[in-house]
Amino acid sequence: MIEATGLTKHYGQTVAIESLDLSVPDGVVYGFLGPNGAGKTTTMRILTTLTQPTSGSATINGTPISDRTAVTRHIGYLPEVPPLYAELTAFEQLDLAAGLRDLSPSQSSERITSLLDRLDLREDAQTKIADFSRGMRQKTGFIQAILHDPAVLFLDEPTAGLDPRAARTLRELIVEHAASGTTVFLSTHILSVVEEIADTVGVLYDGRLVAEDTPSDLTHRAETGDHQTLEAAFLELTSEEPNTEQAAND
Ligand SMILES: Nc1ncnc2c1ncn2[C@@H]1O[C@H](COP(=O)(O)OP(=O)(O)OP(=O)(O)O)[C@@H](O)[C@H]1O
Repeated sequence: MIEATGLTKHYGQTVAIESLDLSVPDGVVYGFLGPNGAGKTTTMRILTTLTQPTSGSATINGTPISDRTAVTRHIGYLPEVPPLYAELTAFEQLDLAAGLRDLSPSQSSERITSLLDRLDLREDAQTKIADFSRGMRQKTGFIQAILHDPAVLFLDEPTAGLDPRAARTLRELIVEHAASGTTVFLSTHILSVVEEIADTVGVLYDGRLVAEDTPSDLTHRAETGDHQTLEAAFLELTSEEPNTEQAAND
């Protein structure tokens, strides 16, 4: 569903990502980890057609990312800052998004109401986004990303700012969508979320993919410390010390 070959992005002298290969099948939740500045957002911006790669290529559901209009039909994207109009109410915002996605008015109204309900926002449907808290904006941005049941869902820190109940509902919605065939590309620093819902984890370090495995197999790679944890594995894979896998890629 997501195929990338040799994706590279330079910003002047800065190498944001380097020769990135990805292959993510249907219905998989792919946890995309990496330290600050590793290149996660850059990768997602390329795959969602918002930024062009310096070199390399990728397809989403078989469509090349150079075909922006066609790719946009297949995807939903929740970036770090949800793209919302402050002057609209939550319902107006979501209705607008549904219209852009060609949902019929009856379909969209039902779906919006049910998702607002699920995320405990129904009573705030007529409140302006300007008056929303950070978490309420995040929920609205998430609903906007999944409204049209995209084939591929890109999520950048989706649980940021959410209370524990909302974060749980959001994880449940991600798992439900994956179970019905949506491929989820999930970037987060919250390792417990990845442990709970990701089928595969990719670890990006300095713009390169240094590991890709199931969360449990990755956890078992941790060599130091009293306990093998995903955190220990992550810290080892993203330390300044060379590791064998990275050295092999160099
Ligand atoms: N528009 C830009 N112009 C110049 N450099 C950029 C730009 N966007 C990203 N970069 C650089 O590319 C590198 C990767 O940044 P990116 O935002 O992709 O990292 P990230 O893994 O998403 O980080 P974080 O976890 O902090 O969100 C960084 O060195 C960053 O400074």
